[in-house]
Amino acid sequence: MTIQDLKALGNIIQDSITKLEKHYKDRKLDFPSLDQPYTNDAADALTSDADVVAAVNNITAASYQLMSNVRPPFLNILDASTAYELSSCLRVAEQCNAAEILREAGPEGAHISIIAAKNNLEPTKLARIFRLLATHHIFREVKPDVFANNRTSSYIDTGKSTEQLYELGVDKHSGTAGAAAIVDHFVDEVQKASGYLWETLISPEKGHSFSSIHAPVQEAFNTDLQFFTWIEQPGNERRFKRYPAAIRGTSLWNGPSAILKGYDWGSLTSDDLIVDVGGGAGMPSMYIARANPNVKIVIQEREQVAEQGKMFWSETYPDAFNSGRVSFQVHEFFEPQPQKNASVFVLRTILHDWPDSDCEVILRHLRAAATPRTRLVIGDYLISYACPDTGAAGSLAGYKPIEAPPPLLANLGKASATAYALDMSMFTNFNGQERTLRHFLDLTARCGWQAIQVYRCDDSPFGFLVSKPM
Ligand SMILES: C[S@@+](CC[C@H](N)C(=O)[O-])C[C@H]1O[C@@H](n2cnc3c(N)ncnc32)[C@H](O)[C@@H]1O
Repeated sequence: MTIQDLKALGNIIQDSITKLEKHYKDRKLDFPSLDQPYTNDAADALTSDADVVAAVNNITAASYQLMSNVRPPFLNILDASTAYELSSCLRVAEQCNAAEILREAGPEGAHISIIAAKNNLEPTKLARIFRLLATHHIFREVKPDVFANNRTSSYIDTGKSTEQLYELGVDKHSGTAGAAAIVDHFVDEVQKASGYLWETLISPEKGHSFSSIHAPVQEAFNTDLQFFTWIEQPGNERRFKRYPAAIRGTSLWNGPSAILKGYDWGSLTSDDLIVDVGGGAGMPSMYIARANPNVKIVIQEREQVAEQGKMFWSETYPDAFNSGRVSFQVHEFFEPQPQKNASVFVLRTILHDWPDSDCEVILRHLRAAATPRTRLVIGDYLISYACPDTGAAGSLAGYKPIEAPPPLLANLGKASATAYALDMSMFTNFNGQERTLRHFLDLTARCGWQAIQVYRCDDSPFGFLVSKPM
């Protein structure tokens, strides 16, 4: 890397900021400020516009690459080796309901002793935790020991009053979009399990195994149960209660309505049936149901999750649920598929939870229940190599490679990093994985599905693969 390369990265940043400026100026808006709480207003809505996403991705990739190039290697490696401190501190903030306390405190913020008192914690320890977060632009330290929300910290505000939150037995995440819940899921059981990655890799029994009970989570929690069974066990009540909300939170990672671009849902009529297999509490289905008020949807889930889902729908979209247009069906996807007349089977963030051999069972059951008209929509991250790769998808309709101007990494580096973190989380929890498009094409073809279209969401690594029966 020479000064010329540093300048090239700087130019990418400068050009992208100029594009953002024009985009926002044309609409008489300013880019959302990091210092202000998140508001979901017109300026924020514009951040999911494809041109804005592309500019933001370039800025993110170039600034991280620039930073990695100019800093001494020891500081780069030390930051990486202590990254868990950020997760642990974020866990404290989420558990303390800090985003809600600071919303009520307003822009002037609150002294750390107020957050400490509400949670019965030691204030000087807490101040250091919040200072680390503020140093990473999560919360602001507006005066010594006085903290306020910023755009990032307020994103995990559930919108509930602190009075509600400190009521006994209250479910913090009920009725929410799940941002705080997914943070809590990652910084709790996933982070703990991730600490056992190496021990699992070198285990004579587990290291070379692709069984779903040979993941770091079993090593960390000393259990032989698969994650979805383990989380339902006594002792995990809090985790299990929070899990459906955490899964709702996955709809936020590339714009909540991304699912709407994953298939031509508008082509479906009231005669059509969508079967959302392993649909969780049904957040993606809710976006489809709202955008297509005639289509019928069956959400299939494990019994306890289906019960949680029914509660979520009756609170959030009672019209669709009470009329029976949207319903839940208890179904294990490792059993034969009972719906024989589906127009579309949806598998969103399902296959990444499972090793290939288990995915094959799921896909074969769906293939056996498919009619010639049935389409399969798989929604998952589509992993790219960190170097150029010309053979990714052949001539598959809709395929567009990531555009990364040199000298950026071919996968846009930091701008795509969530996908690789999720890949590791799937490894950690399930011995599952995020897959490349080529991997998906091979996997689906082995199970009798022919891929016909891929949609990659607005330059995000998340995508939807549509297949028909072979
Ligand atoms: C990552 S979540 C995805 C939920 C939903 N598709 C979405 O995108 O929001 C995986 C879901 O698979 C469900 N699941 C796990 N094992 C299952 C099984 N054997 N049969 C049916 N559903 C299962 C879990 O309960 C969980 O809700």
